[in-house]
Amino acid sequence: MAFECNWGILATGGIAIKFAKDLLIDPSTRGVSDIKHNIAAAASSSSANRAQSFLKEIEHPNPQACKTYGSYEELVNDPKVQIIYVATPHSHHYENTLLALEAGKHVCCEKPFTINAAQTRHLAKVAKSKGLFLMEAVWIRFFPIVLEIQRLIHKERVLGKIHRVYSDLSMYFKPDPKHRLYNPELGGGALLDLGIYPLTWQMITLFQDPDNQRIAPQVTSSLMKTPLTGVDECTTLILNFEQMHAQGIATCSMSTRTSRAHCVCIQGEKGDLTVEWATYRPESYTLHAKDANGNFVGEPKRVDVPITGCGMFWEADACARALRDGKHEADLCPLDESVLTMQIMDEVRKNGNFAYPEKLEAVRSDA
Ligand SMILES: NC(=O)C1=CN([C@@H]2O[C@H](COP(=O)(O)OP(=O)(O)OC[C@H]3O[C@@H](n4cnc5c(N)ncnc54)[C@H](OP(=O)(O)O)[C@@H]3O)[C@@H](O)[C@H]2O)C=CC1
Ligand SMILES: O=C1OC[C@@H](O)[C@H](O)[C@H]1O
Repeated sequence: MAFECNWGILATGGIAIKFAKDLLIDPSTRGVSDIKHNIAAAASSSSANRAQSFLKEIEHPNPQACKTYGSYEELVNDPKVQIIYVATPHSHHYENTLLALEAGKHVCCEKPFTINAAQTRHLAKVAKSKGLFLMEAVWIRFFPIVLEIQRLIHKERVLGKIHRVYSDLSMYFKPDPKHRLYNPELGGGALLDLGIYPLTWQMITLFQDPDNQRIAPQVTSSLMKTPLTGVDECTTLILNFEQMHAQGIATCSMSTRTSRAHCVCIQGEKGDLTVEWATYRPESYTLHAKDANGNFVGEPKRVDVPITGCGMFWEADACARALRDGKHEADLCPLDESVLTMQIMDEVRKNGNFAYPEKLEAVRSDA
């Protein structure tokens, strides 16, 4: 019998709608039969009416059976809800996740997990002490195409030794001090919102390369702030993985766009593997072999892996399976990698002299 996972959706904005719609897609359409998803409740901090409209927007098939709340506190105390999906702005992830964990709920929280690594460490500690599942919703880690690329480079070694990985997520956001990307009070800035994707590509290619032995990279970085609100607008990281003698370049910007030709390029001794746009939702990659002199040989081979739906259901499936199996972390998105990712972003912000308002950076006194 399929395991049914009862979700509570915390917040009703853009990504909550996409995630909830994906939960409602019949898992058999992606070849999954061991688990099912149910949206048991949804909450909006604005009003219960907003939560009701959310159910209409996502076309919930059985809205009468789904509770709607006008506060997050009510949601986390709903006995039917097993796991909370946190979909608020970055500034609120830490408090919202703590609220859910303290109410005894498992949590899948949108990226970036928190504002800084100390907050992520605290969440991991609370989840562990309560025996609860906790995961940062880094959805790309669960894409079949990403798992295929990892198998090719780490197991089959089609590129041989990897020398360098370039990754970029840049999107144009019209300057607007109220938009969550420009607003420091909401944890805005390119690095936390966009940069986490190219950084994740570095983690899943170079950090996880067997030759690296899970050793953290040396970080050099440059961060440029927008004069509008002072959050970072354009940020670049150079990551030296000394153990395997490879370099990563991860870059992000909210004032220009990534080239559509490729957003990730993994360069090895036997070839290059490029991933075409989008960095956060890849649907194709291209392999081009090299000879012993480093020259390209033959024709590049493109592989398309189209996605139906948004593609957030794979991370949701992983959460459901973890709950079914009594696991407290997802194998593909472990908490120590979330902590390391946050630590690297902390270092980049420190190098660039960029801090969020004190109340956003704070860690609870009991941490
Ligand atoms: N995985 C992915 O591909 C994506 C992930 N994200 C991540 O999802 C999160 C939310 O982003 P997104 O959905 O685009 O944001 P939105 O602004 O569209 O939605 C955020 C929601 O959070 C709630 N909220 C609570 N407090 C506040 C506040 N003070 N200001 C604004 N909203 C508040 C609101 O819901 P309510 O009123 O119902 O409480 C609001 O609708 C971010 O962490 C972002 O990084 C975003 C886009 C894509
Ligand atoms: O996660 C995200 O994916 C792509 C962007 O649209 C968005 O700003 C970001 O939050």
